[in-house]
Amino acid sequence: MSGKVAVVTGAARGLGRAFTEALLKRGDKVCFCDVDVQQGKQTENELKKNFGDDNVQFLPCDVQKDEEFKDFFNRVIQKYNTVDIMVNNAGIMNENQWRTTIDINLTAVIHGSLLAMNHMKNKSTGGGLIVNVSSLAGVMPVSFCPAYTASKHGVIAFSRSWALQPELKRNRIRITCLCPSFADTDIIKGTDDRVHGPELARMVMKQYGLMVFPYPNDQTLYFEIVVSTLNPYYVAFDSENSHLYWTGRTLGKINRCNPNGSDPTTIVDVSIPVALTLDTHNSTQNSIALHKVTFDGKANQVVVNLTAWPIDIEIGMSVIYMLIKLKYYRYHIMSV
Ligand SMILES: NC(=O)C1=CN([C@@H]2O[C@H](COP(=O)(O)OP(=O)(O)OC[C@H]3O[C@@H](n4cnc5c(N)ncnc54)[C@H](O)[C@@H]3O)[C@@H](O)[C@H]2O)C=CC1
Ligand SMILES: CC/C=C\C[C@H](O)C(=O)/C=C/C=C/C=C\C=C\[C@@H](O)C/C=C\CCC(=O)O
Repeated sequence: MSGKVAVVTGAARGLGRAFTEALLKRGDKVCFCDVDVQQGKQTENELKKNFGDDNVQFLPCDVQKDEEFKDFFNRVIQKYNTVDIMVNNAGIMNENQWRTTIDINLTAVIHGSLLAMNHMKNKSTGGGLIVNVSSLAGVMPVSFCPAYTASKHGVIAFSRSWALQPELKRNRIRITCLCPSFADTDIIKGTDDRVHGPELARMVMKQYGLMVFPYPNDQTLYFEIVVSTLNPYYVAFDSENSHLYWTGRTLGKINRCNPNGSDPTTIVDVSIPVALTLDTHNSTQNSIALHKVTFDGKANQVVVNLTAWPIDIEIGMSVIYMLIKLKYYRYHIMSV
């Protein structure tokens, strides 16, 4: 699955940089952009040292500017001939500049997705993956940043709506959203005049917890899961079956029941909803049986045993969706 060509927007720092590193570690080539040229060049130098000059490139681009964004995307194709993975990550949070917030967080994500789709459906090898970075603010109201929240809801609505299009399935293009909650990046620094109610923002942040770099088990892990399931021969969309994947701080484990009766093997940690991935991947294979769900009263001791065999991580993750459906996650929120 590695050896793909990826584009990441807003990757001079923060989550975009972490996603870029996750892709480079997989063996992909990454071309990233940012409006902050100085930081972009510095990040490029650091990444080139670790991953090789030919594998990573920075190009300045303000995704808010249509022509610039288009030129950037075309330059990547000129250099690498193709784009297999498009990560629309660039974002800001500023309620005072609500129009700019919508422009960058939603309009540019729509633009980036369309640029990618247009290219992916026409390329000879066909197919690709679009990862749009939304937020937990994309699935729930957040009183201290309404415009930001609207932009992130829009990203999910746009992505899910496209996912329903048979055209995407036909062209083997998959579209997905990542929905983190709070990660320790510049976007949340100085949460003051950019939000309505900094006190509440700080309180909510404390309640939900802050993911800190290098995200060994959080964002990048999920990013890797999303990307590693990119399979040009197995792509389907059905929003009815859309998955909601939650990740973040570890809450418990999903265990695989071994057919020989030996102790279950842990395949993935179940986590509290510090972050969420909404995935439009087909779930027709995910008719697993929930064998047992036990709670011992501690937030980190949920055990979910699966009877299906063999199962892969995708199928395992659908259990988390069930937990959400069953509203167990409320329990988790209340217990932290
Ligand atoms: N850190 C967090 O708690 C969360 C972040 N997110 C989302 O993750 C994405 C990345 O954010 P972070 O890494 O946390 O923030 P960050 O502030 O560390 O990084 C954002 C990057 O985007 C760049 N950028 C901003 N406007 C741009 C534009 N017009 N064109 C090109 N680049 C631009 C910035 O220069 C910066 O390098 C955003 O979409 C954000 O909304 C979602 C949920 C939680
Ligand atoms: C202050 C920084 C804001 C957002 C930046 C970050 O990029 C992001 O996207 C994080 C979003 C996280 C949201 C997480 C949870 C939000 C929960 C709210 O619905 C809770 C709101 C009010 C609490 C009052 C209450 O109902 O208890």
